[in-house]
Amino acid sequence: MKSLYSVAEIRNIEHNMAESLPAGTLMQRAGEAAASAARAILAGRKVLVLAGPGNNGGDALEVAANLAGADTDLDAEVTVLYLGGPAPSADSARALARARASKAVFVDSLPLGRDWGLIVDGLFGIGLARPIDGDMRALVEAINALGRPVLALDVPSGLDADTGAVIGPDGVAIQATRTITFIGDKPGLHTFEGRDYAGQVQLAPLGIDPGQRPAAGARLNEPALFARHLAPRRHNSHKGSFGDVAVIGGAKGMAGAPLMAARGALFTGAGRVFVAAIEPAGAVDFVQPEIMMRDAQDFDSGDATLVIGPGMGDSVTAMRVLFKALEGKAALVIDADALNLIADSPDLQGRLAQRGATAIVTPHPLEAARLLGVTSAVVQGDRLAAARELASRLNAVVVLKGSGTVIANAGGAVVINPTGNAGLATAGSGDVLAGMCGSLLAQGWQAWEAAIGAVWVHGAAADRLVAQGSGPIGLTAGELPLAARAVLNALAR
Ligand SMILES: NC(=O)C1=CN([C@@H]2O[C@H](COP(=O)(O)OP(=O)(O)OC[C@H]3O[C@@H](n4cnc5c(N)ncnc54)[C@H](O)[C@@H]3O)[C@@H](O)[C@H]2O)[C@@H](O)CC1
Ligand SMILES: [K+]
Repeated sequence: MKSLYSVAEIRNIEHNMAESLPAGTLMQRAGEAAASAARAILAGRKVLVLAGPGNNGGDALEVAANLAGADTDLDAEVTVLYLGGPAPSADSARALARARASKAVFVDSLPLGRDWGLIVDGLFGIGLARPIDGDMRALVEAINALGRPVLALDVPSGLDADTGAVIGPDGVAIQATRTITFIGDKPGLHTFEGRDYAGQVQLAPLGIDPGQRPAAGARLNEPALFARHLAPRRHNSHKGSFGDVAVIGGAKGMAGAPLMAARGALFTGAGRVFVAAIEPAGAVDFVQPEIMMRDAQDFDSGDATLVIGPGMGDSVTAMRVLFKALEGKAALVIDADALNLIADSPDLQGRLAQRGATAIVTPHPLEAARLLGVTSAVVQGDRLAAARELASRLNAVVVLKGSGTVIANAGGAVVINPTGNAGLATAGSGDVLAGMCGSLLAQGWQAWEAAIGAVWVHGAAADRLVAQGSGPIGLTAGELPLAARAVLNALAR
């Protein structure tokens, strides 16, 4: 299980471990682990180590001592820019003495030149309490402008390890190539701006085995979390074995959105797929004639799983079919315009919350903001908290889309999705995702697993397309269903 620990949880673990280990042990282990990570990505002889005033700086000094120690076999020139205060912690003071005794050269301003084979970022870790400003800000900007490989210790300096936001207002953060994070992995490295600032994330548990760590409040999505639904299909199957999905949406001029959702459902294995259009645009979809076209006004969806909202608009008919869907017992995916209608209606919010946790809602940050009555900046500022709050208010599984999609349920479980890429930032990709959620629900998956499974597969489909050269630039949502089919079948095998 890939646990993600909040700063408070990490502090708690540190506190408990400190009592059973000799002083300085964890910092030494952090320094050793980071030094070997540094060796692995070194792109030249010169190493610049940035060491800040706290224990993150202490880790950096340990790295310098390891890379430039008398007994090292590494032929590197290590320069340390130490920005410590007058009273370092005992651990940091010990690390400082070790680094000063090594071959590392100490400087007090950023040396000229840009030929660093590696820059080690130990300015700030999880103790950063306010935006980086003044000379430190100028230093961070200068480092980022160099464009050299950067190994961040624990967290890229300036990034909030809980939220993935750059600590602001008006803050800056180090742009890392790789982040080696200590004790436990952290949510902020995997969502919002964290993906871009952290680069590749590597965990160094520092000898603390999982049994010594309490359960974390969040985790990274992985197929093991939904694997129990991935059984191979029985030979004696028929289309009724895999459920019906009905996509309700498609106001005037928006006929494509429900079709994208329908294709997402079809290619991930739903038995039969309908589009019930608010404004019927045609009797058949000639690209995908398997999809059955209906008129939402008089459509009887029977037991079908409903995906409601893509391109649905806000007409009286839209409102009426949404009301009916919320009244019904069918499993439900609520997306796009249906979310905006619900945001405007406390009555519909109440009905959704009362129908039991069989609904999946799939807002992007602005839709989530409308539902919560805040701005999208507030949602993005703490995506985990926003998803948790929404799941609890709506009594539903919430899929908060964006870089590092966050999935939360009313019981407080939170998962961050690691698959996917910038190619998904294109019209229609959300419709495909909603259809995929509906498809897995229709095939009997529980709402939670349908949501995390669909999000994982959807992202992996985009990754597959990029690996084949079909993105991220110009990746179209229409390509996702076929790629998702390949990913899902590979998982099922
Ligand atoms: N405590 C432990 O047992 C361990 C801690 N470790 C390291 O220690 C880090 C946490 O250390 P700290 O709690 O000392 O915190 P940090 O080193 O992250 O930073 C705190 C220091 O920065 C100063 N500061 C905060 N915001 C500032 C700002 N905007 N401008 C200028 N100065 C600012 C504080 O006054 C304090 O001196 C972790 O991220 C990790 O790298 C590791 O060595 C593993 C073990
Ligand atoms: K750092």
